[in-house]
Amino acid sequence: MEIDKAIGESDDKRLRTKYNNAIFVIRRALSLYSIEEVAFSFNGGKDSTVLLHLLRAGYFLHKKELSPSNGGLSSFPVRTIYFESPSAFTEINAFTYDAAQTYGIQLDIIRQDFKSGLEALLKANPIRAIFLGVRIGDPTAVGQEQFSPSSPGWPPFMRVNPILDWSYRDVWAFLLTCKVKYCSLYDQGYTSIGSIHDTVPNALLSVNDTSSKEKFKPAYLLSDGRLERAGRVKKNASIKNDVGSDSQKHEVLLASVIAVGDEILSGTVEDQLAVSLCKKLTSVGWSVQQTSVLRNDIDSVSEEVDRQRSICDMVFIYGGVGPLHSDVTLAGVAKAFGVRLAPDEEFEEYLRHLISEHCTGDRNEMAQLPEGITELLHHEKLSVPLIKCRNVIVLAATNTEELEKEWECLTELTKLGGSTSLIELYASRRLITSLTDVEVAEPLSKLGLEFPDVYLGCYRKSRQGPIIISLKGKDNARMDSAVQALRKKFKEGVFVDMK
Ligand SMILES: Cc1cc2nc3c(=O)[nH]c(=O)nc-3n(C[C@H](O)[C@H](O)[C@H](O)COP(=O)(O)O)c2cc1C
Ligand SMILES: Nc1ncnc2c1ncn2[C@@H]1O[C@H](COP(=O)(O)OP(=O)(O)OP(=O)(O)O)[C@@H](O)[C@H]1O
Ligand SMILES: [Mg+2]
Repeated sequence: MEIDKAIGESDDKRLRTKYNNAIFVIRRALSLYSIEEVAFSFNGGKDSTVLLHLLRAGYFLHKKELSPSNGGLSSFPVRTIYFESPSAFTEINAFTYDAAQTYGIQLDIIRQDFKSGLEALLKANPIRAIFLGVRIGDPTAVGQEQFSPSSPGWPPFMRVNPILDWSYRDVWAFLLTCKVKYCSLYDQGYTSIGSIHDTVPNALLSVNDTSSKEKFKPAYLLSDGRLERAGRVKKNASIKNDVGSDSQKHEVLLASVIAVGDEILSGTVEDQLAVSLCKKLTSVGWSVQQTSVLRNDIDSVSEEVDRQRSICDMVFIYGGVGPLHSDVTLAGVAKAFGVRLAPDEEFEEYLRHLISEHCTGDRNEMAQLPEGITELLHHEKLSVPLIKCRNVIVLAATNTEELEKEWECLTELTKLGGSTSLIELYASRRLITSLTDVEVAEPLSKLGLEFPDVYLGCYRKSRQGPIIISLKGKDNARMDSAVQALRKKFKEGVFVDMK
């Protein structure tokens, strides 16, 4: 069988492993269900094209085991369904029909929405399992396993996802190694295809050309598979910055700092990062609501992260990040968001560069990140990007020097703006006065009413020492007005600006 032969002869070990695992899943499904009870959901996209050939190979191997004398594959025996839509690209339609003809596929064309179409299909046929080309990273993959029952509210069937753990690069390695045809749009810069209304060529493949018509490189040249959906214009607009939206609620952004480590709780190691992080956050106008130290325990982490992420604009967590059994921070963050850890090819690539000689082949457990909610924040000064899961930043720093560097990068990324803008640089002022607290109490509370958009803090360093008033706000002009208003309430010169 040509597919099995091509992969067997390839020296791409990773691809061979992915192939063998997918074939295993297909053969399990073919053992569990009769051929009349399975269907293949095919739409001419690259992922379903991979699955088509895997199913051809899987069925061939399954049959061969049952009756070794059996010859080649003349027609494709799995019922194949295609939900044809008027908003599909003509190239996708043409490729789907072509492939059906080439491989002897009897296509069931369904012109209803997915749910109603499947209801009708299952009523008329004894189908119990449907093969899909869903992959981790697809928005619909969240929470799915290789065998996942259909969701509540959907007709009952098993979704079988043999290529769930395949990366973008695995898909192209397979299609190119097997030299099979794929839809022509992928050679024109399309990297993931939805409808004509929401899909354009991926701008990352654009070629600078002097002629008026923009040109694109083929999809297999996209180096960062994580960006395969960058050409999905409407549906996959970049995740909204949680800080941006939440900042409407508070005048000052709220942060929480979480350290994870049994060694801190036992007193073996002194945590210096919290102090340093609090200082840094305060210096850019954030208000740290809480610092906490947790055990290396998934539930402790998930409960605390869940609590803090809903109260604060941003949660900073460190410790417990790495390959050890006690490194459960990412698993805890995933649990807090109700998602699982999933392999992340891009992150794996970074780790490979970092620890290449210690990396053990096909799977790197360290490269698992919370599925569907993780954004990697790149900076040239960092060997591994920062991990952002919605409003939780996972810092890899283990000492203040590393923290310094990560912080610098984080704030630089901020200045770049755009979707990675994390920390709004807030204005802050500090005034020192030898007035007594009784003298300043009432005017200060009045000032608070006059300037609800400016945070007013008040403290002293020692019982007898002077009072320090700290003001924080978004708008420099408003801060100046607040300071002026405060000064007007007293004799000249009683407030001195602090550095
Ligand atoms: C065969 C098949 C089975 C599906 N089963 C489910 C399901 O069990 N639960 C669900 O929420 N969506 C299910 N869907 C819908 C997909 O998850 C998803 O909404 C659809 O593929 C998204 O396509 P879109 O990007 O064009 O909106 C199914 C789709 C197909 C084709
Ligand atoms: N219109 C459809 N008809 C049949 N199956 C579909 C349809 N749309 C999606 N599917 C199923 O869902 C899977 C996932 O779709 P998805 O769009 O993520 O991948 P793809 O279309 O194969 O490739 P690409 O990501 O390049 O668009 C498909 O592989 C296919 O099994
Ligand atoms: Mg598609």
